[in-house]
Amino acid sequence: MEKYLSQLNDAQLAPTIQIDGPMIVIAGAGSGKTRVLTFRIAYMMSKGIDPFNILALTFTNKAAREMKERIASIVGASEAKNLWMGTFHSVFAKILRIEADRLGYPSNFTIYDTQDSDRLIRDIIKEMNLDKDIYKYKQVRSRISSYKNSLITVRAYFQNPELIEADTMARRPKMGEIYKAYVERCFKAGAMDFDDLLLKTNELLTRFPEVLAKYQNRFKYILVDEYQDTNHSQYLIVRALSDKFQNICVVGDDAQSIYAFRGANINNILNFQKDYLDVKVFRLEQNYRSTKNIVNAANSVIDKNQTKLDKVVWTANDDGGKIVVHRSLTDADEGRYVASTIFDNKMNHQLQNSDFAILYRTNAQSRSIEDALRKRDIPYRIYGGLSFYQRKEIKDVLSYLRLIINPKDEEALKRVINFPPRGIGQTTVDRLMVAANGYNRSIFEVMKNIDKTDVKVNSGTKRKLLDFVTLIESFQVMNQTADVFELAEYVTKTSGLIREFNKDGTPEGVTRMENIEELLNGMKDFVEGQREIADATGSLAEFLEDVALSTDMDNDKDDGNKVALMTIHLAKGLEFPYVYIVGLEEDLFPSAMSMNTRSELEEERRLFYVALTRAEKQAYLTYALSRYRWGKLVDSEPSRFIEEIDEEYLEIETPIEERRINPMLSADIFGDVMPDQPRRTDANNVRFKPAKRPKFQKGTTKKAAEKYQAPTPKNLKPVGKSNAETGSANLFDNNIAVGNTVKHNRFGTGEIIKIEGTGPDTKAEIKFQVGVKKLLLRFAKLEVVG
Ligand SMILES: Nc1ncnc2c1ncn2[C@@H]1O[C@H](COP(=O)(O)OP(=O)(O)OP(=O)(O)O)[C@@H](O)[C@H]1O
Ligand SMILES: [Mg+2]
Repeated sequence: MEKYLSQLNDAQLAPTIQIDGPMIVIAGAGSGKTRVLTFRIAYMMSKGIDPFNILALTFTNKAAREMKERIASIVGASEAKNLWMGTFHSVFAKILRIEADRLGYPSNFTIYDTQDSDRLIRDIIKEMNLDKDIYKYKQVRSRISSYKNSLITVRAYFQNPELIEADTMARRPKMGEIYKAYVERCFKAGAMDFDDLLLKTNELLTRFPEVLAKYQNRFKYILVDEYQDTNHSQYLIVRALSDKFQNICVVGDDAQSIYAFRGANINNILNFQKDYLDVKVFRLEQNYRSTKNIVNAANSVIDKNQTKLDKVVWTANDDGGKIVVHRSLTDADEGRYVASTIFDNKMNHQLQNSDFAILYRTNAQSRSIEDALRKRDIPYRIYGGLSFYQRKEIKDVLSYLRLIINPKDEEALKRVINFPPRGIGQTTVDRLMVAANGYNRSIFEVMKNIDKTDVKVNSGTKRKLLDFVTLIESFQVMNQTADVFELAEYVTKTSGLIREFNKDGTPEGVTRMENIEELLNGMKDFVEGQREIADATGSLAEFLEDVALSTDMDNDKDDGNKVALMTIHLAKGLEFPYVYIVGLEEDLFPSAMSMNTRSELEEERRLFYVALTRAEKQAYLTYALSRYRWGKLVDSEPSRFIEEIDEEYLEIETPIEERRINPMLSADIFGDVMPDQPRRTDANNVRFKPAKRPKFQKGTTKKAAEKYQAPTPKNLKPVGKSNAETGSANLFDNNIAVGNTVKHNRFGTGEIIKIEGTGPDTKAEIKFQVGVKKLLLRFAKLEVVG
């Protein structure tokens, strides 16, 4: 252990060996907070503390896994196995399963993801005959979520005139009724949503003192990473559990609190010292992650926030390169700049793809970047967005599996009762739902006892309903002996899902089949992995738990050597040698929706601070003068955050004037391929190095853009549809001809043998090695290669 402790500086060592009592480590980015937590746990174990008594809460499962691996490498794997470590949701889901019956839930309760919640809310709004334009399901869901995270139950809601009035003022007087129906339906379906995992844990700990005592005694030592982003519900859980022994260690950085929109409360960190007696406060000041330029630049920005704890962050690392600021004409241009500099950097500095991350404010921004990376053949991976497990075909399979474990699961049932089609119509399903509500039973129970109910269905339909029940029950029998892989393979065949997806011969159908195959592969892996873990069996229940709580961050099996693309929110806690922060424009970042109050703007600034401090060696900040947003080309101004960085840390690289006088370049701003000119793969690469670098003009870029006469949408209009309008970056109609060789990212290289239609409907028949395909040019991602 001594060997490891010597890898910490003195400031880090102090909190690492301080085991008893409440303590907080407040420190800036990259100063080793996570490292301290990791080493501290190893140290505690080396001092004889039983890992069963240690609970460590992290922000992602991935972080937990990494921490566990690190600890295992210090103290040995068999000991580390017994630690309770994970996200709030995963740890408390486990506890809730053990204690479920106290709350009236089955221990095999389903965990509804946001898609399930949305569907249920939509159904409720429909059943209540409410106007879906006023009762927008996403807004309704986020309202319900915020009640839950503030521990406002349905009963508390109806006792709170202020809440009722607020919803009435927002033209949603029925909000309470929806909330009530939603909660009842989840309960009846034996389902908890994500917020319930915290809400019900709180309920458990307050209603049952013996349960509280049990877990207080169990978790004698509690540690929390990223404490600044805990919400009220999480805060109360930590408080309750640590109340007896008060051995609580939290680490965090108020300057990195970025989840207020999801209920995180920065006051949790600010008030920690008031919540416990004799809190020891530790500060770390030395950053080990980043160069001087990056650390100083980040400090100069976060300084602009009024609400903050005073902190010093410095580094002994090299100065490093200045932060490169790059101005592009359009978003497509920006994408190409990013791709080409990644390409250059890889060549010049012998780097891997995985040394690069591209961070953006909103998921939608990834498209233009992706297009450019594809053209350069740079492998990338997008984190976030629709996760693998939320894809349609995967959810279909999972819904069958969920029904095996919990046949009451209403959302799963509604999804597959008639998929693949088996002649059970929507009217029948509606009747079943009404009956289920009337009898206060689940739909599945109503179906099973259809003969004893007064549901009006003809004998043919009755047969089909009972067949479905038998099908699921036969799966349940198999589940008693089979592992999840064997079971799922059987289910996909027997249910007809494979046949259904196979039937459809389109590329989308092929992709769906591939995804199902991938799911099965993943299950095989899972089963093998589980075999190594004591008392795990590779069962379906274990698998579903894993899936329900996985975030996209966690599925990094095929991570390989790829450039990482993600939103800044997802990047928290991570680090990369080269970081690009793209789309640094007013109204985009800071987001237009977050500029109404100072506190919202300060949260955006913290987000920028998080982004910048992910970089180890080099950061790039890019913005475009115009960008397609909501299908329209809009002019934009550079983000105020660029201006807020002290200029001495920046290298401004914005040669737009030079670009304007170069007709080749301005013709290329849409990133389309022009077969009549040799493709200048280095076009976006051309780094104009004017004798005198154009100075970044503070606050005047709008004017600069006018002076430069930013091309109006009209004279920029391409012959065909533009990238943003078509949803893909590539060919305009006039650029492609019979005989051209083109490249498609899935089918490979092929030859155009026929073109038909015009404008957005233009289709091409292309002979690929896998056969002739007819593709709509608007969507096909083609590149002319010859
Ligand atoms: N004493 C040290 N010696 C060498 N490297 C260190 C030391 N402390 C931390 N590091 C390294 O510095 C980097 C940042 O550490 P860590 O991720 O723990 O910081 P953090 O404070 O948790 O950052 P964030 O606020 O972004 O979560 C890591 O690569 C870590 O291994
Ligand atoms: Mg950290």
